[in-house]
Amino acid sequence: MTHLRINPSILSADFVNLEAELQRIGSADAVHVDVMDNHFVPNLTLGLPVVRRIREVSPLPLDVHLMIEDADRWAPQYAEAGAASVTFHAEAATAPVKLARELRDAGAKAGMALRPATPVEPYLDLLGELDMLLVMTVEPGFGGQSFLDLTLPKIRRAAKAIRGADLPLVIQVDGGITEDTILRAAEAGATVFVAGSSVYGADDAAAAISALRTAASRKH
Ligand SMILES: O=C(CO)[C@H](O)[C@H](O)COP(=O)(O)O
Ligand SMILES: [Fe+2]
Repeated sequence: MTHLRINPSILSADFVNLEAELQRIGSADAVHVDVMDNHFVPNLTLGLPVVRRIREVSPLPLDVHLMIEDADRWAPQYAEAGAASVTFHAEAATAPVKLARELRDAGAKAGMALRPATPVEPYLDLLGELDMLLVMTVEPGFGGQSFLDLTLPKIRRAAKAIRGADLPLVIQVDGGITEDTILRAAEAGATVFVAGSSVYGADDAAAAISALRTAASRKH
């Protein structure tokens, strides 16, 4: 049975009480940290100093999602800061293979993300360099958006290519993941699920995480 992972996104957490907000999601698999630079996406969140501090206090490993330009320059520093995985956007990296190798050399899992409109086909040859492919299921930049069903065929095509080449990388989905949408993403081939508003918007985050696990595993 495939191990399904739930990574809550602190984008929907209370940024003034991050330490307490991290304690609320202790039953999750990792904490998803959205880094935005107001250039690659029209929003600004946090950067290296805050990620370093989150790493010090978080009971969970850090799954860092970089929505920043010039990923080649910045991403390795997040790996050196102790992130368990660092995901850069394909649209923001000029040398993705070199970058993935640098991330792995620095001790992190290497992830590459695709915007909803970015096809996976140009990147099939480099999937072997990655530990994770992130298929964005909303336009990156903001939490609380609706899941885009138009991304499902891309998830299926990526999953088929991964199976066909017998590669170990996993598919992560991010954006609009709720109890209603998670099964569609799981059936298409995703095994790692980022959920911001559906976890942090709930009164009981642990119950929300558990409900997502149950909904995703109906398929298995
Ligand atoms: O990368 C992101 C946005 O760019 C966030 O991780 C994502 O939107 C999570 O929020 P929600 O689950 O509320 O959609
Ligand atoms: Fe994200």
